[in-house]
Amino acid sequence: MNEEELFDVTIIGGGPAGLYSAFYSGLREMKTKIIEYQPYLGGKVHVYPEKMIWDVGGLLPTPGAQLVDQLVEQAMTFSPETVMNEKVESMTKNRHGHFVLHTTSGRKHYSKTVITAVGSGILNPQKLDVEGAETFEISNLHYTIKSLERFKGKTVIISGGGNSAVDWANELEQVAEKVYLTYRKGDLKGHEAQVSQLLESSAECFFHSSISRLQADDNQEMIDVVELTNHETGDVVEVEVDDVIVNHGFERDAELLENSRLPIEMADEMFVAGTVNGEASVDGLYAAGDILKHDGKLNLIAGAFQDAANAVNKAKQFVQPEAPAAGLISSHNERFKDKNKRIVKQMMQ
Ligand SMILES: Cc1cc2nc3c(=O)[nH]c(=O)nc-3n(C[C@H](O)[C@H](O)[C@H](O)COP(=O)(O)OP(=O)(O)OC[C@H]3O[C@@H](n4cnc5c(N)ncnc54)[C@H](O)[C@@H]3O)c2cc1C
Repeated sequence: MNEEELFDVTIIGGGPAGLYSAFYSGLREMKTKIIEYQPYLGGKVHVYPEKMIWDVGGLLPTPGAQLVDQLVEQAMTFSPETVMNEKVESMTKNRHGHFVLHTTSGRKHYSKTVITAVGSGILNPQKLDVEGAETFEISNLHYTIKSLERFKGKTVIISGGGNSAVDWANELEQVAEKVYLTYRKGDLKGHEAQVSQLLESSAECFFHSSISRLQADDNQEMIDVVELTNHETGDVVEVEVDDVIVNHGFERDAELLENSRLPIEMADEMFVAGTVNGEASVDGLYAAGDILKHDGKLNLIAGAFQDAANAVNKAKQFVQPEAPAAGLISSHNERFKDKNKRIVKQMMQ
């Protein structure tokens, strides 16, 4: 691949907004690249893979993980160039007026337009600050719940007391053999109804307590016993477990927009202040999804899709001013002619 290759549009971020932008820019026949920091696409929907999503038009209740699969498949319809494990650190423009995206690997990406779809930035779970914890990440120390099934009949301890921790504890209580929860404070921070549900359930809570030590099994592969220390009394208890789930929130890295030497106007210091069409304050720069703020903003996946189509349409006209303002509806669009033939053929078989 030619490193100096110039793209019509480069999308930063592979969450719902970035993925739908990639699909739509393909529909608009733009040479497209998508860059994602994580080794997987899907954005923060990965935080809730088992949760049902009800509010995407035309989609019956669908688990987050399945929505990600479908978004990714749709995004790949027109085979955009996809770059994974790449963090865009800053953006500049070169003497040709093209964007240059600088990444942590040292690689540069060149593009006529950019759609920033970075959501809340790069999210990494706050790790458990206990000696040796990282060695168990490949066995039974988890920072997210990919499948409830995995914990069926197991004894599980959850560390954390926020919304998600309480929510997970309630869900696991239905499938696991036993659920413990440990929280460094005295009051759980979840929604009232969820907290009541948990406190009235069979789950056992240790308040003012944190995990102070992890004891491995004989093979040194899995956590066998978790030691909890009560910060008020100094008491130590040991709990035998099959799995440990840590939900201490996320570290958020949103340096990209701060680092970029371009006059990007921000709203509330965190969002790109854009128009309803996703235009930012720099020519050729657009935004879509959670990072964008405008008067008609809908902070839903459905809203991210609308932002994406608007941003792509504007980017298209930036690259090709004589192009129509919007793409042709898919049911009549020639771009799908051959693909439709194949699909109809399959349906007839
Ligand atoms: C627990 C929870 C439940 C939710 N439930 C629903 C629901 O039921 N219905 C609904 O409509 N919405 C729901 N949402 C909101 C929905 O997930 C978001 O609105 C949506 O994910 C926003 O998509 P996005 O693409 O804008 O951002 P994100 O999903 O945050 O994706 C941004 C992507 O950009 C990448 N990135 C960031 N910075 C860089 C960089 N510098 N370089 C390279 N890559 C970068 C990130 O790694 C990430 O993959 C929920 C959110 C949460 C947290």
